[in-house]
Amino acid sequence: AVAVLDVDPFSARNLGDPYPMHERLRDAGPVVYLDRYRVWAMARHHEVYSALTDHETFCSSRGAGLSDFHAEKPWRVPSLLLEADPPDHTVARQTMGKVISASTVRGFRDTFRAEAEALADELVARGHFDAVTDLAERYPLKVFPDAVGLPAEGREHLLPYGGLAFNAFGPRNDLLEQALAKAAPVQEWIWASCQRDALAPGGLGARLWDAADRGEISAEQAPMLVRSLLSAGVDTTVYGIGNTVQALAANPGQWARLREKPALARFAFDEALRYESPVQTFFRTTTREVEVSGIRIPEGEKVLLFLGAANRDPRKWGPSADRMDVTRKAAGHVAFGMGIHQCVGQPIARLEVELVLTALAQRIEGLEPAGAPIPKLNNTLKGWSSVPVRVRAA
Ligand code: HEM
Ligand SMILES: CC(C)Cc1ccc(C(=O)O)cc1
Repeated sequence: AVAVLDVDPFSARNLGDPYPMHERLRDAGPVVYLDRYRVWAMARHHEVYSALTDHETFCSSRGAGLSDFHAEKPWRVPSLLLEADPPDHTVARQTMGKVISASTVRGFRDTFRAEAEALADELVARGHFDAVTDLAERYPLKVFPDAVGLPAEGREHLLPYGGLAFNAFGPRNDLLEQALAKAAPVQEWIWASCQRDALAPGGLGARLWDAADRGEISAEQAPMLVRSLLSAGVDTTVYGIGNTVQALAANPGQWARLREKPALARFAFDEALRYESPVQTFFRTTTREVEVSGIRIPEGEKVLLFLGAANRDPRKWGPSADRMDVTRKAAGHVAFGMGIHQCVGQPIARLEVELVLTALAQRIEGLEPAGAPIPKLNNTLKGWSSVPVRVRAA
């Protein structure tokens, strides 16, 4: 019989420190039932991985959040990628994959690196800074909107929009209500910024409109794909950079390893994503009755996937699962998802973090906390609103 738990994964306590809850969920069984939200849940790596790679049984078109699009009106027009299944998803994904191609991303390397080095110079000169407000929230907001080709004015709407989009995957708690209360002007700027006349030629946004000119996608689909970039491309990397620097500062010896071998930067990012996954959870909906590890889930049920718990599952990572180790082979983590919806923005996220970590590692001998970090609460994202650090120049 399935274990029934009364935990609330979206409470302030569990959003701020989910790890005790994760262990309880993993140990209660391969699949559990959360009767507070009447959803099924998977927190072990094996089951999460299997569900992510079985998009026919665990679909996305009924929403990647708690809300079942068959029962409730979505808060916004559903995404052509995240909230779509094949065949609709297939062409949109091919188009986005070609726009965020390895060669396109290579083209960003020099400008992205110049920004990272200028920011690192400024912060190291200060000797102490806040890794979130001075670094994680500044760097992505400088390089990514430029790469998309967004207008200079109004970029302050990007973080609130991302916060809203990620809160919207959860229940209508205070976090979501507060975000929705301020949503109108934010949604207006976002939609206006997705239109062809707002986007600089050659940017990622204009390239999506070019795909419409080539007949690859329709003129209605182009702005929707730009909206996907604006929804997923900012908050995720802000939390990713903040979590990575916080983990490197708080775990003795990790920064030293990176200093010894800056080429570890990309591995350090993967390990940080495993250790403190920016995207902690999202949902799938069953398209049929299915049996998972001996537990029967009926058709039409929401299934909550705990990526953060799977990424710390000792059944997969061994007894050191709760320890940050930049020399670990973190391949196989599910911080970017897995399967047909696996993050299409990975190359950009990886480029941003590699360049920031490399720029810092070249300039900083010692990195340590300069006070307690302050959690930033969001229904889907885990990260910090402040990470004070002290640095010793190399
Ligand atoms: C550290 C940074 C990032 C993390 C942790 C992350 C995480 C994820 C995850 C877990 C998914 C899978 C969602 C699902 O299976 O339902 C995903 C999908 C996606 N991501 Fe990322 N992401 C990051 C950065 C980015 C960036 C920079 C972009 C845009 C340039 C982006 C665009 C997308 C899009 C459009 C999808 C939907 C793909 C699809 O459904 O086919 N992400 N991301
Ligand atoms: C981790 C994912 C839930 C991030 C994400 C958000 C939004 C979109 C979109 O297509 O709007 C895509 C991906």
